[in-house]
Amino acid sequence: MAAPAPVREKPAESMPAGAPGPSRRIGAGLLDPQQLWLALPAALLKLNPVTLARNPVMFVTEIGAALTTGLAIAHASLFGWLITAWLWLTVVFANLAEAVAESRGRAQADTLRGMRRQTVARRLVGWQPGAGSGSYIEESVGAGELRRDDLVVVEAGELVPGDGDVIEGVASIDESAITGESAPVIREAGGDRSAVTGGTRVLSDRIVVRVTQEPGASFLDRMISLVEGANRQKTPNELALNLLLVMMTFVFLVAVLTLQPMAIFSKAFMAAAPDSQALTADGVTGIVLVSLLVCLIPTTIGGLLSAIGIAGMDRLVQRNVLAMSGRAVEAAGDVNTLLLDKTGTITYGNRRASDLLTVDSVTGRRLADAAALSSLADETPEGRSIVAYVRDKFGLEATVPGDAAWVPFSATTRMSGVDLAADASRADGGARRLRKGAASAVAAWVQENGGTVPAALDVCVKQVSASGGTPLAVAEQPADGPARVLGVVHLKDVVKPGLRERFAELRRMGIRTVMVTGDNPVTAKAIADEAGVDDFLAEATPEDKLALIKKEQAGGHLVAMTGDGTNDAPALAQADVGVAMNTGTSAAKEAGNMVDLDSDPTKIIDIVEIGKQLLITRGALTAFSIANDIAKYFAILPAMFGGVYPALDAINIMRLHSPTSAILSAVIFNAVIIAVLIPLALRGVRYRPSSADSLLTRNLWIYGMGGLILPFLAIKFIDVAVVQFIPGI
Ligand SMILES: Nc1ncnc2c1ncn2[C@@H]1O[C@H](COP(=O)(O)OP(=O)(O)OP(=O)(O)O)[C@@H](O)[C@H]1O
Ligand SMILES: [K+]
Ligand SMILES: [Mg+2]
Repeated sequence: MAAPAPVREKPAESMPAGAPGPSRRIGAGLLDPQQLWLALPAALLKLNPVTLARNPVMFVTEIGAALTTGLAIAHASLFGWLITAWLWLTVVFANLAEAVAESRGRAQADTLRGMRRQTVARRLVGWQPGAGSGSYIEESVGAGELRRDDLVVVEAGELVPGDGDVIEGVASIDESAITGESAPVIREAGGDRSAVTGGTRVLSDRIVVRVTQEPGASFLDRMISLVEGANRQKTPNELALNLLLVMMTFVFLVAVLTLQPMAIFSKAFMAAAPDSQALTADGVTGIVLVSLLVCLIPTTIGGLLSAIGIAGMDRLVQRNVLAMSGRAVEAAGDVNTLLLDKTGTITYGNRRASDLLTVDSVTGRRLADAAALSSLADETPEGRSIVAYVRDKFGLEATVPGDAAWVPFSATTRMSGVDLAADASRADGGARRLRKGAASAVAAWVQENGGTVPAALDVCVKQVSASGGTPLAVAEQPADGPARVLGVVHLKDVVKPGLRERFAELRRMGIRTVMVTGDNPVTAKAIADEAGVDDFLAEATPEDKLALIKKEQAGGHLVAMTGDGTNDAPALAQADVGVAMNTGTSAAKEAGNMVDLDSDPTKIIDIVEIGKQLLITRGALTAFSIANDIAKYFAILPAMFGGVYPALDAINIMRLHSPTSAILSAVIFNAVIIAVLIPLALRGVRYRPSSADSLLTRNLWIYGMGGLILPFLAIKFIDVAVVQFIPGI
C-alpha cells in the first residue's frame, strides 16, 4: 500500500471563490432581478393564509387587503382599488423576500439530490477485524437498506454507500461532490480522520466501513433539508422579536379600531364641509382605517425577518459550513472564547513516527521491536505509522504473537500496548507487558510496576517536545522484574499555514483563542507559539475539555469549539458553537452544531462574522422599520383629521396634496420599502471587524435616523408623482 499522501493543503486565508462544486454557486449576496421574477410563483403560493399565519404582521396585512378588496367591490372607487392593489403588493413583496432567500438554497438542494444516487453496497456478514476471507460472507444490498452498525467494504472506484467510520484500512477519497474541493483526502481507521460520507468516491485501496446512519438520515439528507430551509426552526431571538411585533400589531389594531367612532363623527362634520368630500364617501372610512393600520404596524421588519435568517444560513453554506441550528449562528455572533483541538485542527493531524530515541543502555533494535509490537493492534494513525517506520528503518517485521492481550489507546489513559504470554519461538520469549503513550502516563505506569524512571527519559521527551513533536514513551515489564523505560518515539505533525494572521484577526474581534490538547505542556507550548493562539491547555482529557468550556460559560462567556476527534465530542456538544471538522469522526460531527466541509479551523472567523452580521442586520432593520412607521403616522393623521381638528395642522409638516393622496402615498411607500430592502436583508449590512456592541449601536443610529427621515422625503415625492399621474386623487 502506498504511503498516505498528506491531507490536502489549503491556504487558510482565502476561499477559492467560484471553485466548482455545489456549494459555490450564485455570487454571494448579489440580487439578480431575474431571481425575483423566478421566485414570484413561490411568493404567490405563500399568500395562502394558513402558511402566512406564521407571520402575524403579514397575516394582519393580508386580512386588511381582503377587507379593502370587499369594500372596493361594494363601493367602487379609484382610491379604494389603488389602496387594495398596494396592500396586496405589500404582502407579495414580503413573500418575495422569503421566496428569494429560499430559492438560493433550492438550487443547491437539487444538485445534492442528484448525488443521492442509488448505489449498491457490499455488506459484510460475520466479519471480524483481521479476519481471513473464508470467515464471513459478502452480500449486495441497495444503499437505501443499510442500517446503523452494518459493515460494508468499499474498494477503489466505488462510491461509499452511506455515512460511517472506517474500521479497517486506509484509502484516498474524492469528496469533491460534497466539499467542492477536488484534491483527494485520506480516510483511515482508528484515528480522528475516520469518517466517510455517503456519495463520495474511493480512489485507491480498500476500506471496511461501519455505517453510522439510519436510512433517510444521512449527512446528505440533512444537508438537503438544511439548504432548502425546509424545517428551519425559529431561533429564540427571532421568537422574542416576533412576539414584540405581535404586541405592536395588537396595540395598533386596538388604537385604529378606537378611531372608528371618531372617524364616523368626523365624517358627519366633513359632510358639512363641502371641500373635503373624498374621505366621506361610503366605504372609504374602512379603507382609510385599514391603510392607517398597515402603515403603523411594523411591516418592514415583519416582511423581511425570515429572509434575514435564511440568508444568514445560506451565507454559511456558501462558505462550506453547514449549520444545523440557527441558534448556533446567532451565538457565533457573540462568541468571546474559541477553543481549538490541536491535532487535526491546528495541525494536519497525521502524526507520524519520525525517530526513535533510546535511554541508557537500551539498544535501538530492542526499542524498535517493543514499539512495533505494542502497536501491532493499534489501529490509530500513530500506531500504524510506528509499525511502518520500524519495518522500513530496521527491516523488522513484527508478527502477531500467539497469546496477546491488546490494550487499546484511549484518550483518558493516553496509553496503548500489549500483554504477551511466554513464547518459546522468540529470542526474548518470556512473558512481558509493553506500553507506549504520553510520557507522564507511561512514567506513572513504570512506577506503579516497581520501576524507576530514568532522568534520560525527561531529556528525550524535552528534546522531542521542544520541536513541537509528540513524544511517545515506550516501556516494558518482564514477568519476573520491575518495569523499565526503553525510550521515546518521536511523532511529527505539521501546523497548518496561515493560522497566525487569522488568530490575530480574531483577537481584534475580541475573541480569545485557546488550544486544548492531550499532548504534554512542552509540545503544546511549541505548537501554541507557532500557531499564535492566546493560551493553551495541555494534557487535557475529554473531561478537562468539557470542564474548561463549562467554566468559561459559567463566567458568562459564549464559547465556540472546533475539534475533530471522538474525544472532542462532549466538548463540541457543550459549546455554544461546536464546529466539527469534516475530516473528523462521526461522533464529532454529530455532537457539534456545525460542520466545516473544508476542515479549516480559521473558518470560525467567517462564522463569527456571519453571526454578527445577522444580528446587526436584524437590529438595524428593526430600528428602521419602527422609525419609519412613526414617520408615516405624521403623514396620515393630519390628512385624515386635519379638516375636522384644525389643531392637527401643527403636525402637518409634510403638506401633502390631499387626504387621499397622502394615504395612498404612505401605503405605496410602505410596500415599496420592503422590496427595496430585500437585497440588504439577503446580503446583510456592511460588517467590519470591531466589537459587536459599538457596531450595533452605530447601525441602530444610522438605520433608526434613516428610517425616521427617509419616509418624509419619499412620501412627499410619491405624493407629487401620484398627483401628477393619477388625476382625481
Ligand atoms: N496510539 C497511541 N498510543 C499511545 N499513546 C497515544 C496514542 N496516540 C496518542 N497518544 C498519546 O495520548 C495523548 C493524547 O492524544 P489524543 O489524540 O487524545 O490528544 P487530543 O486530546 O485529541 O489532543 P490533540 O488532538 O489536540 O493533540 C497524545 O498526546 C499522546 O501522548
Ligand atoms: K408599516
Ligand atoms: Mg484530537
